[in-house]
Amino acid sequence: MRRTVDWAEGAVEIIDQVALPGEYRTLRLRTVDELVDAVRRLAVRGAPALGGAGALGVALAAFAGGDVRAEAKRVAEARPTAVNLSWGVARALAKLDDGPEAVLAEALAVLDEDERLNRAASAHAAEVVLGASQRRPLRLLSHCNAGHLATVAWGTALGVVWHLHERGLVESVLVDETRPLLQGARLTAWELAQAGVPYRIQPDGAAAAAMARGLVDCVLVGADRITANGDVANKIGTYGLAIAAAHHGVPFVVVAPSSTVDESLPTGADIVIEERAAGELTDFGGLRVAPEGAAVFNPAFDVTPAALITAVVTEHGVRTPSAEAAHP
Ligand SMILES: CSC[C@@H](O)[C@@H](O)C(=O)COP(=O)(O)O
Repeated sequence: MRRTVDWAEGAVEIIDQVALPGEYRTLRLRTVDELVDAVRRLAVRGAPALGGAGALGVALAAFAGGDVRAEAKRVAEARPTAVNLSWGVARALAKLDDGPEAVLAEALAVLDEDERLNRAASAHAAEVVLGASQRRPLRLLSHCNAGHLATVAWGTALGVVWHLHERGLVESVLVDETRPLLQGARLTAWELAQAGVPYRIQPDGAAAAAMARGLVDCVLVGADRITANGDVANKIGTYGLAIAAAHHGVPFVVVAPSSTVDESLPTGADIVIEERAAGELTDFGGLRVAPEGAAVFNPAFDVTPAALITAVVTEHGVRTPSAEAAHP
């Protein structure tokens, strides 16, 4: 599959994730305005993919001239929770004094690294999963989309599935549909189907019941920001999954490249959680489903405390929170 985000003929080229699974198409983003809009609409989404998009956004701004730092700030602030976005922007911006070509070269280096680090992180995590559950082949549970589409290439939590599937060790994946924007039902299911991995989509509310019935050997999720003490921000619903997994003794493994780790924040309480538009809940498929004037609580992410997580795995292996962060 092509990269989720790339540079082509002076523009940022993305796989349009709003159109999937109905249509597989690419979009060319030629201005910072177009890039910021694509990030906000989730045409490009998932923390590592946002890191690549952020870095390339700075390249767009650098070639356009003008106030590149102000433009970079707009890109970095397009969505607040995934630290990879501002991390990618900062990486590319650090080369500004060397000119636009140097900015672009750094952005392309971010893209190249992404697949390598995701492959390494998910290979480490595959060993963690095999050690945490004795059953073969494994029945895994996935939330949101942490696959190829959420990264520049390969994926994080789904990257683990690819490694295990290559070895014939995956029986099936239960795919949380992931309300309200259905990244699981639309994107994860599409990726699993392409790879020939057996899967079933379930409503998010069925996850605890599936664990109670003994249908899940391990929960695998990605991350949008991991704080120094090991707390993890990820798609809304992840925290509830972790509580259910702890209750049922099901291993709960988080996989991410180290660019998702934010050592500057001591705990998850410091993470800014994006709140999204009411229409994502009041309307479904273009149809109004809630009463006119209904009030809405629509956080896009939640924070899972470190204590509920079996392992946070990066390209360096299982991450141990620093002693200082664990005992402030
Ligand atoms: C490897 S992706 C990890 C996370 O970014 C993913 O699980 C997630 O929560 C994405 O949220 P989204 O709102 O679709 O950008």
